[in-house]
Amino acid sequence: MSEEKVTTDIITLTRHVLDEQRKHKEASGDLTVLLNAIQLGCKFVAANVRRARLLNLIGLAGGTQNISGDEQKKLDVISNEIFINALRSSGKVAVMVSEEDEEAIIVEDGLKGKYCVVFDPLDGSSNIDAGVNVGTIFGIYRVAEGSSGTVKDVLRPGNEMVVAGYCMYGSSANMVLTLGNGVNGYTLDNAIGEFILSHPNIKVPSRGKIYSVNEGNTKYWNEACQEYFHSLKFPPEGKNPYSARYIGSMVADVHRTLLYGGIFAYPDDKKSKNGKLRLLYECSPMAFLTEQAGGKATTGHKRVLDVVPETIHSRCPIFLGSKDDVEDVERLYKKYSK
Ligand SMILES: O=P(O)(O)OC[C@H]1O[C@](O)(COP(=O)(O)O)[C@@H](O)[C@@H]1O
Ligand SMILES: [Mg+2]
Ligand SMILES: [Mg+2]
Repeated sequence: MSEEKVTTDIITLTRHVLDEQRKHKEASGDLTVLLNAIQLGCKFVAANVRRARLLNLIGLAGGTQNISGDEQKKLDVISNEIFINALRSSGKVAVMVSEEDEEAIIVEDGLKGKYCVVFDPLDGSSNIDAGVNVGTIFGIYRVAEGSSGTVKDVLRPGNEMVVAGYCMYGSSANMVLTLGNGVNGYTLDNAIGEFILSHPNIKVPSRGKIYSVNEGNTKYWNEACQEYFHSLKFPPEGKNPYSARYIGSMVADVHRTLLYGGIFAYPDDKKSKNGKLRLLYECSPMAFLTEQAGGKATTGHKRVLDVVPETIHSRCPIFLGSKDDVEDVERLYKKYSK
């Protein structure tokens, strides 16, 4: 019988980040500590999501809404508290912006660090009762030179983010991360409680075969969207139509798009002129990841990473994924804006 070789050397997320840190002599190690706090938050939320039914964490928090008007779920509130506590106690954060808090949270002196973290603690939470994949999305900015850490430090475009990532809580917990030099994916090994490098150097294919959009909004779409999605379903003779996949959890829809290619969209429409998704903690981090994986992210008119947030909860239209697919959308927006 052949003996299976036991693995004795694994690349964990922490080891990977430390390797990166060593490449930059000036690095203080603060980002490594901050990313450890984020990892802890993700492991903690993953455990709660997995046991949600058994711990009676399913359902609404009790009539509360967040600033965007979404009914808060118990797990939205718990996940938010988990991240705020983990981030604050890291001592590396000056400002936090969460989907679940109306105002930016300014960390008190003594615990204040030089980073700002914007996050959606539980994305796709309306799916939670049905056991569908949910996730956490986050982006990190450095506090501007000379600033003591105010809300202004996060009212910046995604092209100034230094780190972006998400953790998807599904059949396993998957962390996908960029430090600005490519994208890597890590899978949580529950046996040892560590994220292990499982998807090195993720690259989104230049063209895909899948589109992902809420087609229930078709009647509100502008002409560019109408023509674009129609063209995917009714391609010219000899070409195959695209397949439709829409989970309704941005993290899960984007994860599939990064791995398989194609396009994910939440466009502007006659009902919502900026779409639904929030710029700071949904669109910008996902656009950063997509570009780092070789894909593109546009509002239709401009690069998502160049959009400056007016407020911390501003919304932004988005089309992201395979470069060639996104460029088809850009061409149609140009055609109809003439
Ligand atoms: O139900 P809709 O309108 O298609 O919206 C789905 C979108 O809303 C979101 O659920 C919003 O996220 P939250 O659950 O964090 O509010 C995205 O994850 C998803 O892409
Ligand atoms: Mg969300
Ligand atoms: Mg959310």
